[in-house]
Amino acid sequence: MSYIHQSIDYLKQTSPCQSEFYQAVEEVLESLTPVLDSNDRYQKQAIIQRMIEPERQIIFRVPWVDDKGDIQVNKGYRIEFNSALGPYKGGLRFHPSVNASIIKFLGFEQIFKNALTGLPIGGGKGGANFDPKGRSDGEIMRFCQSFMTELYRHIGPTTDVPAGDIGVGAREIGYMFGQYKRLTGRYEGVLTGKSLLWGGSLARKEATGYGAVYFAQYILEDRNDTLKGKSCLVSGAGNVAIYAIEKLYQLGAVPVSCSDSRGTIFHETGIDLKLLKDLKEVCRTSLENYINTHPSAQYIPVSDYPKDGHAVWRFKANAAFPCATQNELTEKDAQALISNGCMLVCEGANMPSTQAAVDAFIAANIAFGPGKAANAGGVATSQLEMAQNASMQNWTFKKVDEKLKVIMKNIFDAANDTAKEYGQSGNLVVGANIAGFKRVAEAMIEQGIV
Ligand SMILES: NC(=O)C1=CN([C@@H]2O[C@H](COP(=O)(O)OP(=O)(O)OC[C@H]3O[C@@H](n4cnc5c(N)ncnc54)[C@H](OP(=O)(O)O)[C@@H]3O)[C@@H](O)[C@H]2O)C=CC1
Ligand SMILES: O=C(O)CCC(=O)C(=O)O
Repeated sequence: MSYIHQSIDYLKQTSPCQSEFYQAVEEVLESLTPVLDSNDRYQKQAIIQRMIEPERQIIFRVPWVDDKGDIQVNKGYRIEFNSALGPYKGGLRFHPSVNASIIKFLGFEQIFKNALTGLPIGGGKGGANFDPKGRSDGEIMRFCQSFMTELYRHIGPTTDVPAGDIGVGAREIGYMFGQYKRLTGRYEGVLTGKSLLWGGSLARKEATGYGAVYFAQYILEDRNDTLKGKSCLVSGAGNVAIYAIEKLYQLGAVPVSCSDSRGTIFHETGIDLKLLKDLKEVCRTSLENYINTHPSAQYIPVSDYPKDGHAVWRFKANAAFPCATQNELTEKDAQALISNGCMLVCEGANMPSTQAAVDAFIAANIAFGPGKAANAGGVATSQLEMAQNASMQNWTFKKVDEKLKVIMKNIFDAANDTAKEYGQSGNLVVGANIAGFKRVAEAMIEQGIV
C-alpha cells in the first residue's frame, strides 16, 4: 500500500465518520504523488502524518438564552490546524450542519490556501452548529457573547485570528469583538472582517468575491481570452456571491443567476445587484422575493431541483462561479455545464465541486480554478487588515484592492507554473496543491519535529 493510502487509512481509523475531511485530504494527497515520489525527505520527516493531524482541536459548549427565556445549547469548535507559516487564520461558520468533519475539512484547506497567498498566516477554522436564521438580533448577540466567552482564551492577534464564513458577517464579528474586549480589556486585532468604524479594512467585505473573479480573469488571460461579454452562472447569495457578481459586472460579464438555501434565481438579462444586496444584506430575506420586482426572472425552489444536483448548473452559460457551500456541484451538474458549452469554472466557495465533478472538468480541459487558490483573496485581505491594525494605519480601498490583485496574480502564477513544472500544464488543482504543500512542508522541516 502506498504511503498516501496508508495515511488516508490511518485518518479513517483515528478520525471516524468525517467524510468531508477525508474528501479534502484525499484530493490534496492524490495531487502530491509526484512530489512525494521525487523527494523522500517529506516521508522521512512524517510531513503527511503531521499535516493531517491538527495541532490542536478545541470543542466547547455554547449555552445561551433565547427570547422566550429558554436555555439553548450549541457545540462550538476551533481547529488550530497548522502554524508553520504564522498564526492560525481562518473563519468561523455558524450553520446547523457544522460538525467536526466540516470544520476540519475547512481548516485543512485553509493551510494550503493561506500558504498560497505568500503571507505569514497558518491555517485554522471554527464555528458552531448554531442556526442564525430566524433569530432576533438579541439572540444573535447572546449567542456570540457565549461563544466568545470560551473562545477568547484560545485566540490572540499573534496566535489565532478568526474571521467570518457562512453565517458570520460584520454583525457577528462586532458582537464577538465586544465580548473579547470586555473579557480581556484589550483592544487589538484579534478578529478580521471588522466594521470600518473600528478597525476593519476597506475592501475586506468585497475581497473573496472580487478575488475569485480576478483569478478567473488571470486564467482567461493565460488562454488569450477575457470575461467581457461572458454569461456567468453564480450560486449563493451571500458575501462571496454578491461581490463576485459585482466584480463580474465591472469587468463586462453578465452574471445571470444566484441562489440561496431555498431556491435559485435565473435572470437572463443579468441579476439586479442592487435588489440582491437589499434582499440579502439589508432585509436578510429569501430570494423568492426577487421575482416580485422581476417577474420575468425564473425562481426554482429547492423542491424542484434535479435529484442529482443543483438547478443553477443546468442553465446554459459561458462560465460558472460556485459561491455557496461544499459539494453543491455534482458530477451530473459538471456534465450539464460541459455539454452546455461552459468553458470556465472558478470556485468562490470552499470545495463546492465534488471530486467526480472536478475530475470531469479536468478531463474536459475546462479552465478550472480550485477554491483554495481562487477564493484566497478573502483571507489574504484579512491579513492586510491585521497589518493595518498592527501598524495603526487605514489604507484606502484602492491600495487594498491593488494589493489583492497582485496577490491573486501571484497565486495564479504559482499554481500555473507548478503545474507546468510537474508535467500537468493547465491543471491548477495539482499546481495549487503542490505549491501550497511545499511552502508549508519546508517551513515544518526547518522548525523541527513539533
Ligand atoms: N466570506 C469569506 O470571506 C469566504 C468565504 N468562503 C466560502 O464561500 C462560501 C460562501 O460563504 P459566504 O458567502 O461568506 O457565506 P454567507 O453566509 O454570506 O452566504 C452563503 C450563501 O450560500 C447559501 N448556502 C449556505 N449553505 C447552503 C446550503 N447548504 N445549500 C444551499 N445554499 C446554501 C446561503 O443561503 P441562505 O441565504 O438561504 O442562508 C447564502 O446565500 C463558503 O463555502 C465559505 O466557506 C471562502 C473564502 C472566504
Ligand atoms: O478571512 C479569514 O481569515 C478567513 C477566510 C476564510 O474563512 C476562508 O478563506 O475560507
